[in-house]
Amino acid sequence: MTTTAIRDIPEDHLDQALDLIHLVHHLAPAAPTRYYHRELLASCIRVGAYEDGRLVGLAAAHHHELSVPGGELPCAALDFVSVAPTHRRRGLLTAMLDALWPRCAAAGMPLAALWASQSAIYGRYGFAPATETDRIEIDATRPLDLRIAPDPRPLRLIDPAAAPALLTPLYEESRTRRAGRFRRTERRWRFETLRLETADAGADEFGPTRVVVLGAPGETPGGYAVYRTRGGEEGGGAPGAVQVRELEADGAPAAAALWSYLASIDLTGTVRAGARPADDPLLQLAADRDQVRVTGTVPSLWLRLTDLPAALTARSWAAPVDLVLDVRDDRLPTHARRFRLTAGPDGAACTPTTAAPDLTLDARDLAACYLGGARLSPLVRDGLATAHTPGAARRLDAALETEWLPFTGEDY
Ligand SMILES: CC(=O)SCCNC(=O)CCNC(=O)[C@H](O)C(C)(C)COP(=O)(O)OP(=O)(O)OC[C@H]1O[C@@H](n2cnc3c(N)ncnc32)[C@H](O)[C@@H]1OP(=O)(O)O
Repeated sequence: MTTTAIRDIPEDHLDQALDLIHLVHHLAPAAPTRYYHRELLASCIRVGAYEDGRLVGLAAAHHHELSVPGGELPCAALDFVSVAPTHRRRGLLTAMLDALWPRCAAAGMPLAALWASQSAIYGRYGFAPATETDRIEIDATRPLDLRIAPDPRPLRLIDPAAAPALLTPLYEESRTRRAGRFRRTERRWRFETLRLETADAGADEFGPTRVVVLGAPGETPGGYAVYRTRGGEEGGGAPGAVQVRELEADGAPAAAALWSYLASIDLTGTVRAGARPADDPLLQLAADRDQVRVTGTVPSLWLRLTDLPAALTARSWAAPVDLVLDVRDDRLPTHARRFRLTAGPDGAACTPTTAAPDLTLDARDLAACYLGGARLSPLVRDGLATAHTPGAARRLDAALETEWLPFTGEDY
């Protein structure tokens, strides 16, 4: 009889783990990408499902720092989740995640996050989308019509290899403004943001990564954009396009300068950005909303509170609130209980209690609201949460609110 055991994956099984990941995710990466995956996996917490000593499933978690309202928190970023096609739907994922949470807690990570391959999977494990991104398209066949004057500082294209050192301060600044963003190492800049090693060029019709910076050499940059371009069809066919991966600015005029630049690149007629914050200032700045259109909104980062009191007391609170929360959590028994949350601009306490609840809610819904990107009141209205005390959800919403919506870009 075959038996399946859930246990840590040792270093000398990394190649076996990579083979499983690439099989399950239909990948056959070139050597640099495989090496990069190996390096990432080596630094992860790794839980494997073994059948007769052979790896048939795995779940891994990176140790990342996620910006949360008022600061940042260690976060287990799930990745590489894979179950062999021969072993699916036997409960291996469930067993591996159950084994992962104590390991994440021991490593001091009160949050877990992931990009979901399929939205149907992760709600049952206490995850919910905590950030959303908009896809934006600009009609660049005419000059971009904005309601403010662009920042007049000069724009310059830089060597992408120089971008991490030059642009990290600006990116870090954006993390203090918006929750939901991960701290980036130089390696992540190179592989994920700039894709220097993984060579996008050739994989599609877009050219190599370009980086444009606002501000003269020696000045602190006022903003930057990471993008690629595709030329138009010959003989007057479809015009070319600009694909924006990331754009950060120190204010609206700087953003206006960068968007105007992108929309004015010759031989292109469209600017597309695949992941923008839902409250991107560009949407306010556009004088003509037919020229700047949101073409889609998708859930971005899925979040789970793996240590609920630690997570709630670590974020900042916009307004005073004192409520007893009756939390439903099918997977973490320590969370399936009542907590008294006393929070406000001066700090927060969250302790177990037996007092009567003001609000009954699912752990996943608390996760959805944690970064300030969603509200609980609609859930009460729609019967997914229960307010035992009138106005409890509205008070919690007011306390959770943030000035900027949370946002997660295209990478971890
Ligand atoms: C963070 C990331 O890495 S995202 C990448 C996730 N990985 C992939 O998509 C790779 C391809 N898929 C797989 O490897 C596997 O099918 C997994 C990991 C998605 C699921 O693993 P399994 O071991 O089959 O899941 P398990 O048997 O534990 O199922 C748990 C529950 O989720 C449900 N479920 C699992 N996968 C799916 C799915 N794709 N769609 C809908 N429901 C799903 C199961 O029906 C089951 O429901 P139940 O609890 O009501 O019975």
